[in-house]
Amino acid sequence: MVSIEMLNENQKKAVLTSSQYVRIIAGAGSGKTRVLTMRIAHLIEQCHVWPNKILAITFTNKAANEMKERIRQVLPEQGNAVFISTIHSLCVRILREDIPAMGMPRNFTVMDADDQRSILKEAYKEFGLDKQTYTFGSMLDYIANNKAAEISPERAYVFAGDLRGENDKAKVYEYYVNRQQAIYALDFDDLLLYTVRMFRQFAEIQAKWVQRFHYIHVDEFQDIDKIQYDLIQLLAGNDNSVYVVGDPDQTIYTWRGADVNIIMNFEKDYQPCETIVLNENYRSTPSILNGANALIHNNRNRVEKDLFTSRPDNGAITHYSSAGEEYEATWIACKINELHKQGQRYRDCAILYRSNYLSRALEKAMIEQRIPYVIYGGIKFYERAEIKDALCYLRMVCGSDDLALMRIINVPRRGLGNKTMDTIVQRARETGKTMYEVIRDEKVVSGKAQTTIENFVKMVEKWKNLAPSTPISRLLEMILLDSGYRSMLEADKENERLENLKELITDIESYTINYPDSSLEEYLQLVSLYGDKGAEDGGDHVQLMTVHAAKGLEFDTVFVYGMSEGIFPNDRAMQESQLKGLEEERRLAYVAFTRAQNKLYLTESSGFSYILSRIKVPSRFIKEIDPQYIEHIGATFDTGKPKEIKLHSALFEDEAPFEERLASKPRTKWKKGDHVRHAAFGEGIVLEYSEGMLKIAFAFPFGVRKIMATHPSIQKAEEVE
Ligand SMILES: Nc1ncnc2c1ncn2[C@@H]1O[C@H](COP(=O)(O)OP(=O)(O)OP(=O)(O)O)[C@@H](O)[C@H]1O
Ligand SMILES: [Mg+2]
Repeated sequence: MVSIEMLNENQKKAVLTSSQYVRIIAGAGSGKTRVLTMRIAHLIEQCHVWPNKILAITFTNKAANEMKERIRQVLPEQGNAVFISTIHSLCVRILREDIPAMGMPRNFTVMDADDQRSILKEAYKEFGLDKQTYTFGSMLDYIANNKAAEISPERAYVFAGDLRGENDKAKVYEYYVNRQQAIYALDFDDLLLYTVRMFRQFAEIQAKWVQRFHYIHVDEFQDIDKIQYDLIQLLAGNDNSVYVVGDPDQTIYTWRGADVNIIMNFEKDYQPCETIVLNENYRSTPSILNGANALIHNNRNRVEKDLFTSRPDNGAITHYSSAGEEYEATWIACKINELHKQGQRYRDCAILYRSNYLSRALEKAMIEQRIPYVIYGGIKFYERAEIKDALCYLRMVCGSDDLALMRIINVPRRGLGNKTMDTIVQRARETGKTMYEVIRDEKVVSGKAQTTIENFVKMVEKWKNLAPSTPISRLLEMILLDSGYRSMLEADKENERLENLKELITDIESYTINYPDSSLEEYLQLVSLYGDKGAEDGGDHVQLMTVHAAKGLEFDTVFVYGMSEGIFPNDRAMQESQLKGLEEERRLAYVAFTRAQNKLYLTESSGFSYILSRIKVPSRFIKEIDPQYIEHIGATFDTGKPKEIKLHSALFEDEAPFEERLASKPRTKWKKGDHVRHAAFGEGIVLEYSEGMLKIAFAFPFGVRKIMATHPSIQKAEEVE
């Protein structure tokens, strides 16, 4: 058990302080969360504070659970009475008690993103609006901004004046708010807004809650936004203690309104405020810590503060550069296997990445290497709705099983109702046929529904006929196009889902390259194994998560995957403001690096990225680490400017339908010695060409491969500078 004697002087001071207002500013791994937790235990044990007078606000549910666990370890009984939660759960708690004052029932619903979208869909339909003009994302921002600025729909109309676009937006806003009221639903923003507004309007309710918690603690205070701060101020009243901890270098939510000035100016709002700085890092080895410090030094907009560590070193940070994305993930999996054989638990390894779609290659590598894994705060790649849909469409081409048919027959909406579906199921039962056979062979219903069914069958039959002569990736592209699935996502501006589908196509491509003789059936069989049973929390699993989700956590060994320019730092994050965006990305990298206790691996790969539409180069963040703290292994990497490569396969570009493209595509003439470029394996040289197959030598580690000459992933090297 951790006792106060084990803390350093400043940490002790931070635990024992009797100041009413305390601010702890310190870098990653310096014990902020530990100090905050011990301070709570100290209040209960030594100062005899009632546990239920203590509030601790954490950033994520996972962090809240960990803190509860830590306090329970010290104080098994009393620990449970401390109120530890995220700020949103705290609001729900408050509103469940007092929201009737605001004219809402206690059993109000908390809406999630899907609920919000379905209200917008209704509104767009009602007003005949176009999702192309007003994306759901921009509309939700508009609504959130109005709400935050306390602009009612009536006033939004006034602001809109005669501008048609603005007027439309105000109409949707009004519709959204009315619907919410009709169904008693609050979205995430409302939770905070309602609580703050309620406290301001009803002094007696505020006074009650000020009385409820005498000691308020906030972890990760650097990522607080204005309204959250308002709430904390309202809860603090004049007499309560406010204890905040944070690290300005780890502010990673400014895109969502977080304001680092709040922690910087805290001392002005709460006087007299005791500020304690912790400067010893207990988490990481010197190489990891110094590497992370070197990185964050490149941010101009920061307050200088450096950490030291007394821990022994454990070798440099390792940068592994691979020639292809698949191999990058496989390398990580093999490394983890190697560590596991040496006695390392899987759960002590974490793989972090910048964006959700990146988990695909990693998950595949984990499965292939039989490594148990769990994804935090996200859905496993092969379990995401669009991936399941796409695979079910492919299953329609193969076996047309009932489950696949049920899943996709109305996605996108084709207007087939329950009654029609029931009839089909009924007929299938009677005849012993599959549902698809029923609709293919019989006229099950009549009128419009029957026409829809016939068109659907015609489409599936076309795919079935083309399947034997078409590469699977091309078949899927065609399916997404013909079925209207792709346009459905495009209309809804579902960029993340589109990205995931592109990833699936990349997956299929690399599968067909690795197994040129394999069939669609075999591919589907393989991926059906991927839709793995959900991993239990607490078991021995490798932990996969985005960097954002890893905030505050620590792991023995950390892999940061996808350290390529454009991916991390992320191109899109830098679009609005180059410098601000880049500095936030760098803070995010600082968070990622400082999660590691003993070993940090940074990986990236060259080759063409469909998402970026260019050849990848290593992230600048790798180069910003002082050479003495990092070793480079794997393929030699080119640091020159990205080259644009024209590929024959132009996934998702607006092109003629596939058949036309195939017919008009000029045949490339191949001969021994030709230089080629491959989407995953990089550059290579043709060794042999016969009967439509190329034998190509690629750079290490790919070696010699046989590939169909017409395969979309290869092209003769004809670069466009
Ligand atoms: N005095 C100490 N002696 C030994 N270990 C310590 C000490 N202080 C903290 N630690 C350990 O160092 C690690 C980092 O601590 P903690 O998670 O509290 O840091 P933090 O400042 O909250 O980091 P972050 O900024 O990432 O949230 C933990 O494993 C913690 O138990
Ligand atoms: Mg912490």
